[in-house]
Amino acid sequence: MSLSLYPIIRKLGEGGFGTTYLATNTLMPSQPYCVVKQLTPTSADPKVQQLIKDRFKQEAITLEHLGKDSNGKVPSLYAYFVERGEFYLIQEYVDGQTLNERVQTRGLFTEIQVRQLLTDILPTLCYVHDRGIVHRDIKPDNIMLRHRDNKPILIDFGAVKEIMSTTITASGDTAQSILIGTPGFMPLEQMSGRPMFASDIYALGLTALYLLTGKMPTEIETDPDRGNLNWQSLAPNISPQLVEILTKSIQPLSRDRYQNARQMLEDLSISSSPFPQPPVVSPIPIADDREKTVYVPIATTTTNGNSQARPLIIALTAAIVGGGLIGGFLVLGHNSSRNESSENKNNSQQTVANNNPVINSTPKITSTSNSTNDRRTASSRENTTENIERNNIAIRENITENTDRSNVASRENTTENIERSNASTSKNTIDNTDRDPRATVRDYYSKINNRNYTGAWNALPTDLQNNKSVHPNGYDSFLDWWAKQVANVEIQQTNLVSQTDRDAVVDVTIEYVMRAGGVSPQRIRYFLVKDDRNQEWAIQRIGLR
Ligand SMILES: Nc1ncnc2c1ncn2[C@@H]1O[C@H](COP(=O)(O)OP(=O)(O)OP(=O)(O)O)[C@@H](O)[C@H]1O
Repeated sequence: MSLSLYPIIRKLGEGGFGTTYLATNTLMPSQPYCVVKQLTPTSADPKVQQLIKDRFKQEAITLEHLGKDSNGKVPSLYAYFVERGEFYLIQEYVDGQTLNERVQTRGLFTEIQVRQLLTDILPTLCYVHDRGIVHRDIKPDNIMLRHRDNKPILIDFGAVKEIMSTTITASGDTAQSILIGTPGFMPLEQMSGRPMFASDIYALGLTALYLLTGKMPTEIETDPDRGNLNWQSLAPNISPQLVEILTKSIQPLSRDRYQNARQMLEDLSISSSPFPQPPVVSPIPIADDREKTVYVPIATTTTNGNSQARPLIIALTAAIVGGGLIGGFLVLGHNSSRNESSENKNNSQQTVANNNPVINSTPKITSTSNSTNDRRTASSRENTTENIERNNIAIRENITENTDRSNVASRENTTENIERSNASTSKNTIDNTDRDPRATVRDYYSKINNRNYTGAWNALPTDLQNNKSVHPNGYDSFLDWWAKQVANVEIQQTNLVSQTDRDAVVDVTIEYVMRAGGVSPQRIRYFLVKDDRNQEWAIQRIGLR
C-alpha cells in the first residue's frame, strides 16, 4: 500500500498532528474521492516509532470495524500504512458540510433542527460507546452533515492522534505526552487525562449550544461560583425540556451529566416539545471561528499499550443498561399493537418529559457576572471545581442519610400508602368497581412494590416491551431498573382524566425511592384500552406529564 495509489487533489485541513487531504482512490473501479489523513508522531525515537506502529495498527483495526458496522454513520477505513515515517489513514469521503460550515452558510439551527440532529447523532454515539470507544474530540468541525440525506457523520476520532503522542518515560513506561481535545469542548475529567463516555456527552451538548447560539463554549459566560455556562439568555426561545437536557449534558462534573448517549437519547425522545418553535433564523455572518483541536502536554498518563480510556470505559459499561432504564418504562406515541382513540392521540402530543427519577443534588444557579473572557472562563472553572466537589459531596451525604431513613420508612409504609391511596380514590365520584381504570395502574405499581416483576412486565403492551431504546435487553433491562435501582414506588395521587367504553386516560403522581439515595416525584399519564376478551383495562401507552 502506498500514497501514490491515492493522488492528492487538495488540502482539507491541517491540525497539530498532520494534514487532511482530499484524494482519489485509484484502487476502486469508479475512482471515487477519498480522504487521506497524514499523521506525524511527536517522537523520532526508533523504539517509540515501533510502539506507535503497533498501536496505530490496533487503532486502524478499531476504526475499520467501527466504519464497517456503522451503517454509514462513521466513514469507512479503506487502508492504513506507514510511509517515510508518516502514518496514513485512507478514509471514505463524506460529501457534505461540517456543522460549523453549515452554520456559517445557513445560519443558526432551530430547536427542531437541533433535536433532529441529536436524535440522529446520539444512536451513532451509542454505537461508538457500546464498543468501548470515547471519541474525545466532538465539536462542530468533527460532525459532518451528508448532502444526500442531511444525516450527521462522526469524523476525526481522537485516539489515533493520541497514539501519535506516545513517548517513553525515564522509567521505561509508555505514556501519552499530549492530551487530545479542543479547548472549551473538553470537560475537566478529560483535561486531567481521564476521558469517559460522559466527556463526549459534554462536547455534544456544547456543540448543540453552538448550533443554537453561534457561540463557541469559550465565548459563553461562566458562572464564577459553579463553573456552569450561562447560556440560556443566548437562546431564549428554547423549550424548558431541551434546556433541561442540554443543561444536564454540559454539567462541569461528569457524574452530574448523562453517563452515556443512550440516557440522553431517551430523555430527548420522550420530551417532544409542545412549545411553539422560534422562527427559522436566516443565515447570519459568523466569523470563521473554528476551534482548533489542541494538543496540551500532560505530565503522566502512563498506559500499557492500549488506549488509556479503555479500563474506565469497561468499568462504566455496567451503568449503561441500568442507567438507560431510568426512563425505561416511559414511552411516547409509538405504533401500538392496540387500537388508539383520536382523543388519546391528541393527549400523546401533550406528553412531555422531565425524566430524571434520581433527585438532582445540584442547586439551581443564577447568573451573577455580565462579562468574561476566555482566560477567566477557564480559570473560574478550575477554581470552582474544588468547591463544587465539596458542595456536592456534602449534599450527597445529606441526601443519602435522609434517603436511608426515608427508604426504611417508605418500605414499611408503602402498603399502607397504597391502601390509603386506594381508599381515597374510591371516595371519588367515579364508580370504583374492578373496572375502574385507575385500579389497573395501581395494580401495576403494587406488583412492582411486591417484587412481582414478571407480573408488572406482563402488564405492559408488547410493543413497549420490545422497544429496544426503552428496554435494550428486554425484561433484563426492566428488571435492572425496577429491582436494582428503585427501592419503592409510592403513589401520591391517581386521577381519571377521561373514560369511554373503550379507552381511558389516568394521571398518576408517584415518587420513586431510589436505592442509591434520593426521592423523586414523577407525574405520569397512562393510556388504557379495554381488553375485549376479558373486559379488563390494559395499559396501552405510558408518557410523562
Ligand atoms: N471523511 C471525510 N469526508 C469529507 N471531509 C472530511 C472528512 N474528514 C475530514 N474532512 C474535512 O477535512 C477537515 C479537516 O479534517 P480533520 O478534522 O480530520 O483534521 P484537521 O482539522 O486537519 O485536524 P484536527 O484533527 O486537529 O482538527 C474537516 O473539517 C472536514 O471539512
